[in-house]
Amino acid sequence: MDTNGSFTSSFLRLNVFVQFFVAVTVISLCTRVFSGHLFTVAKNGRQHEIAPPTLPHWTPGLRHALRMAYSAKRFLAQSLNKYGDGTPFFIDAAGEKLLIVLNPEHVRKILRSSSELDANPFVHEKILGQLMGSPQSAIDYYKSPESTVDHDQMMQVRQHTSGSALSSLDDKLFDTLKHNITKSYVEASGDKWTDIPDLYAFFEDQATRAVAETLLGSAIVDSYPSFAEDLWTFIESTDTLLLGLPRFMASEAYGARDRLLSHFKTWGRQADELRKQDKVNTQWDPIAGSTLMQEREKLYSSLPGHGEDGRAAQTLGLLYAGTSLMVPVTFWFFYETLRNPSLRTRVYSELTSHRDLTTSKYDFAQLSATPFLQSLYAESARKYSASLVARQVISPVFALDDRYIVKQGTTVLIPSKFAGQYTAAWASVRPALVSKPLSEFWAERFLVTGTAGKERFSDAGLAGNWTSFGGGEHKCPGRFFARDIGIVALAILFGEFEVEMVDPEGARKLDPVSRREAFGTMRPGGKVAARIRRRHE
Ligand code: HEM
Repeated sequence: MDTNGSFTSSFLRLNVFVQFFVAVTVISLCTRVFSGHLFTVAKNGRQHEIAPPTLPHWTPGLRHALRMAYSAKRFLAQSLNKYGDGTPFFIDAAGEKLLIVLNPEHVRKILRSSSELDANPFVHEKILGQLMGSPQSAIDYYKSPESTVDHDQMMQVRQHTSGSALSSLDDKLFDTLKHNITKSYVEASGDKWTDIPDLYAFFEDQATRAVAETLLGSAIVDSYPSFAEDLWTFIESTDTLLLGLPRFMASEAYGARDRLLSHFKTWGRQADELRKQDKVNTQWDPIAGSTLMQEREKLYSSLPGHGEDGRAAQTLGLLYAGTSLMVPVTFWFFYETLRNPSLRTRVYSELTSHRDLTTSKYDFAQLSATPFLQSLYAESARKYSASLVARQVISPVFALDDRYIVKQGTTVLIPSKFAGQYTAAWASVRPALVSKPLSEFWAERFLVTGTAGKERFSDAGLAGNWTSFGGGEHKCPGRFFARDIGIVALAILFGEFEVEMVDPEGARKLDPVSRREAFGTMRPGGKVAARIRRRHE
């Protein structure tokens, strides 16, 4: 037996591994030290008109790509927890650089400078193309100089979700939600309680269906039982789809999207047929849906490069916009009230004082103008909407301030949840805003004392701090409908039904850890058990 020979070859093999390990360690350490040095120089140096610093990294070439691929939400939250002192910084996924901005002075300037920074390039390529699966011909049209559709569709959403159109949507949503909950949870049990094993799942399903039915009509929701489930599989796969992974690596996400798009195409065809026959109820139609969706279909069907694929991707886009943040924010708006007896009493009293005893109808226009409910809603959005507001620099160069400039083509992201917890900046707007820490839920945060000692809602001075609905020309056009969806949900779950938690104290342990993820759905970390019954009073 040649023991010497095998020992030598094992040693050499080991040695190669050791050499490789040492080389990788040295290269990583040097990369970290060098990139850390560049970061410090750009952050603390005295130069002007320079690019913001790029976060230090360990891996040459790939830079932050591996950590982003593993969990972009967590990586961004860790970066903000460590470096989020207001200095803008780049993260760099193998050359694809994203600028993260938290300082309210910068945020305000970015949101107001629509001729220098635009949301549309990101929306066209990433959101419509990559996420919604829009055909290239439609995207080419959006990008063409003759297209005004980005602006037109914003105006259309705004027009159909405000004023009298909003009141019709509110009433339809109220009837739909009440009918659906009665049918699924209350009808069979008479006056007795019905168990809800998972309150968030109950709410997600009911709110998604009711909003979809209000917007798109009842026929599509009735004929597609896994609709809400598919929509949420798709929403929760946002980062996977935005990374552009091939189908075999994200088959569940692509499968859910394919089914949704296919149903929206059938829906479009059926509604077209009704329109041809002049049989559509233009106020709200079980097949063609709300006036908003009817008008939207007309707008998109007349555009070049569209066809039914482009229209279906737009329908998916609107439904995504109307549910992905609305469901978690509305859930917490309701849930924070449910678990706090004094809030519950106050909400119930607001609801009953705006309810007509003869018709049993709520006045949602008056309820949504109530300072207390406005503040309660704004606080829910501040704490529980975790989105990234995106812009792309379209001018040759954009100055964030007299120190940092960014080049054309740079993608800028504003993390709304972290901006909503940046204490120093909130305190400088109005010290009373941080009388209770921003990490806590405080329903009265947005209330101020107005003339004659009257309570008033105020978000004055907070354009760069409270970015739950974005800002500037692209500010969420559906925000009034979003707020009213919340108030309708309160009217249903407190006014028409009674909901009780089984173990309120135990459920507190399931609250999400606020600064662990920078974006994505904020839901309880486990099942919150509850029960429901019809209210008798
Ligand atoms: C709590 C609920 C909601 C939140 C937190 C929210 C938040 C946002 C944010 C942050 C943006 C990007 C704004 C910007 O870039 O400045 C946005 C855009 C948009 N939202 Fe909402 N939204 C909500 C509900 C809704 C609803 C219910 C609808 C309509 C049914 C809607 C329709 C839209 C549309 C169409 C856009 C794209 C605007 C554009 O073309 O740039 N949203 N929303």
